[in-house]
Amino acid sequence: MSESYLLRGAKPLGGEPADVLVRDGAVAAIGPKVPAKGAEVVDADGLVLLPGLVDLHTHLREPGREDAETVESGTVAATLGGYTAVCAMPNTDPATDTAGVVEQVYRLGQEAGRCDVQPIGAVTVGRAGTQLAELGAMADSAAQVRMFSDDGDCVSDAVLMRRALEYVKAFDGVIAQHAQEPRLTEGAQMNEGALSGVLGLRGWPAVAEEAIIARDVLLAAHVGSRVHICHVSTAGSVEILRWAKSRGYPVTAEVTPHHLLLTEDLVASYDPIYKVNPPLRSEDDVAALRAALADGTIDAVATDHAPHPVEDKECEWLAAAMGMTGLETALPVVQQAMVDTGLLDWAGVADRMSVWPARIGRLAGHGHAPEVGAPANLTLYDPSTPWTVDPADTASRSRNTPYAGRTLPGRVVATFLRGRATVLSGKPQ
Ligand SMILES: NC(=O)N[C@@H](CC(=O)O)C(=O)O
Repeated sequence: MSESYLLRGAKPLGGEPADVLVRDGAVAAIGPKVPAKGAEVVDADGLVLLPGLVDLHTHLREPGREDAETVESGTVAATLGGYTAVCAMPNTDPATDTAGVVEQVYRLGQEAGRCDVQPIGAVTVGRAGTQLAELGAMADSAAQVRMFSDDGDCVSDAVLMRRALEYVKAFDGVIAQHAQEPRLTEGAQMNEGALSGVLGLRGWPAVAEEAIIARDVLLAAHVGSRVHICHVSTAGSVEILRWAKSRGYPVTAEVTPHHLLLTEDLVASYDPIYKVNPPLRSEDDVAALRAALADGTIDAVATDHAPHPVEDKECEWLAAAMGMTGLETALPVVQQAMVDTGLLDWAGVADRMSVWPARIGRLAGHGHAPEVGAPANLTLYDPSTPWTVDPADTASRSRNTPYAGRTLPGRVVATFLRGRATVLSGKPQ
């Protein structure tokens, strides 16, 4: 018999509290006093009901770095964060640059069965930036790849970028660009500015991101094909995106939770937990990113969950890997940065963490408002029970969270994937 749940007193977006019946994988009823009729009752009083979250940018590390994360461990972390679908980045070993490897990742996701894993294909062979990967074969594979990226590295060759955009147009694909001009960022360690000078760490200038975004929105418009900008981090990038969107260019963009909350001054500790690509920026950048997410210039929040084992993070700054975990903390960080500041309401959060990412990634079955007949991909979130982050208390194989010891304002209570509970009472099922 399939699972069935009655979410009693859940607060749907913008509406009055109601009961939501989940049965046979779909939302079966919404309204006051819906009878349970054998369904397991979940007390949802005071909880926000969101469409299951969709992450456009997750590093699951499998194949190749199973010491840092596996599809199994990463997807448990995802469900605890309220996600029902994640897009897996291709900087694995080997890279996901063939139909065979994307199908392997896709199948691992299905076997784990926790949330949908949509592999992102590499743009270039081995992510080496010299030769286009077999994009068409990945699109035609069982994984039906629609998003391609060399994330971790930029597709810096303008001709390759143009060809990739031309190629994916045929099957409604999108190139997700890690915007980082490589020559301008050789050996870069942190945001370039007064502080990098004081700390003696080589700077990662804002212009290295902005120059690539400017080039790529122009290329996308020229080719008439979709580009998506990964982890936007500067106020200047926001200005370029705003301009491109005002002209109707086919561009979308994401921002990470950490770039919405944290600033470069944390680097003064020389604690590599704050080492990330792109780097943490200034307060002005954070304010611009928040405003851009609020007004839709930036479409989505994406975690860039980048797990690394202890030996790669608990070492001196220069030797440390770049990246932070983020799946389990994304929603409360967005609450703190965007909702508690009055910049977004919960419907706005649902758009930016579920509806729009699902659209950008072409993820059928995800990003639906909870309504009768829709697939029951749902998240129940408690926005008023603060908790203190303990890095040991994570489903991820890695503990490199930048929020250790911080108090976040709320927590995911339950997650449902096609009507099946993957998290209940805050615990994996
Ligand atoms: N975002 C990060 O800081 N790290 C990413 C890749 C990258 O360097 O972008 C990772 O895979 O670890």
